[in-house]
Order: sequence, then structure tokens, then C-alpha cells
Amino acid sequence: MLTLYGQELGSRMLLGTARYPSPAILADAVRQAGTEVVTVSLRRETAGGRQGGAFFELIRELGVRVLPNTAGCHTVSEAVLTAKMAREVFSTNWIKLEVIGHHDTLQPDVFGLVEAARILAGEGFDVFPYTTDDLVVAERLVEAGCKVLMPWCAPIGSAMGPQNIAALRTMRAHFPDMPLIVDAGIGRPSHATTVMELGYDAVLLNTAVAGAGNPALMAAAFAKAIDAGHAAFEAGMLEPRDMAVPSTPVIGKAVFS
Ligand SMILES: CC(=O)[C@@H](O)[C@H](O)COP(=O)(O)O
Repeated sequence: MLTLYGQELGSRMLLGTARYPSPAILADAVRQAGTEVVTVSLRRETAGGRQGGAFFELIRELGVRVLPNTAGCHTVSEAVLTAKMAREVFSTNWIKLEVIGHHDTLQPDVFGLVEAARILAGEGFDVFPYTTDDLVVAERLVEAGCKVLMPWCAPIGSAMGPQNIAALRTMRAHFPDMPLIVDAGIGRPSHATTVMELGYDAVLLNTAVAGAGNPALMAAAFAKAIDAGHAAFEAGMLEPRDMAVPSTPVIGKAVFS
């Protein structure tokens, strides 16, 4: 079981709801993944007017938990205001906090992120910060009140997969008891397995599923890959060795002379 801010979850896959070919395909992907948490951009959906209403209805029908996000916010004040509006609209204290600092890479503005996290945690929000793998920033986020950390593994939407394996491993070792979710940049199920094998607690992804030829099938593939990586980590994997080690014992073998 994964526990995030006191909420127990059976699925370790958090799914974004943007860029699907149709609402029906999104719904199918959510069901196939067995995901229990979906991220929703308040800005995009409220900008959709009547379409936004239908979208919220669809999310309600799916019976999943909503993690509203502050996607598209570039300043602390924008992010805080968006979080407060999301709390009203979705009746949840959960907020995926994004404060974007760079247009090309969508890299988080970690200074603004920490400031916004402190404000929102102080106002009772359960903050899920989209951050880098920087340990000092991570420490500041924890001091600010975050009880979950969500480092990127590559730029949002890039599908590059983990570019920072050593840093992700260090972060896991540094925060052994903190729920850690890799958020953004995952492109393939094998990428998700890789980060789960590092001991990450969950993966948040969107583009790789929404942009697949068959999003529902891809969602199912990701769900299996995430579970496989988690099971492998729990099982305890061998460290690679330089030399061969016979897998069949030599003691007791027949001797021909
Ligand atoms: C939906 C959402 O929250 C995204 O901003 C998230 O960061 C996922 O990134 P990918 O689209 O790269 O999977």
C-alpha cells in the first residue's frame, strides 16, 4: 500500500488527464491503469467552459481521487491563487504544486516553489511539489511542510526517461521514509520500471500515455511495469558483478576420467 498524506492507495501510478484524443479514451486509460489518482489542471478545465463541466462529471464518474495542479503558473502568487481556487472547485486540500521557472525546459523555479509550498502548507494544503532532484531544495520543501516529494527525471513531455539516475538514487537514500514520486519525463514503461527499481514509491505521468497510439493499452502496460519495478525493489536485487559466477554449482558434479 502507498500512503500519501494519510490516504492509502493500491495503485502506484498517478495519471495526468491532458492531451487525450477524447474523454472516452481518457476514461478507458484510467480504468485500464487501475489508477486511483488523476491530476487535473484547473486552468485548462475552467477555460473549457461547458466542456469543463463535462470533464468534471467524467472524473466524478471514474471515482478517482483528484490531484489538482497549478500547471502553467510561473509565479508564487499565481500558484497560490490557483491552488486556492482548486480547493474550492474540487473540495480537496491536495495540490500538485508547479511553479515553472524556465520556458524551454519547464524546469521548476525551485525558489518560488519553496516559497509557495510554505504558504500553502501553512494554509492547510497537502502539497505535492514538482521539483528537481536537488537535495537542498528537497530539504527546504520538507521544512516548508511537504510530506511527499516529486522530483523530475526529465523535462515534462520530453519522454526522454530518467536522465538523472545517480541523483534519484541519492535522493532515495537521503529520504528513506519520505514518499517519493517521479514526476515528468517518463516515455516508456521500462523507464517507469527503472525508477521503481530504485525504490521510488510511485510514478506520475501523462504524455507517454495520452500520446500513445493506443492510450488504454499503454496505460495498462505502464501499470504492469510500475508494479514489476516495485516488486523487484521489494524482492532485493543482485548487485552487478565484474566476473562470471556459475549458476550451476560445481560441487557434486560427475567426474569422468
Ligand atoms: C499531468 C502533469 O502533472 C504533468 O505536468 C506531469 O508533470 C507529467 O509529465 P509527463 O507529461 O512528462 O509525463
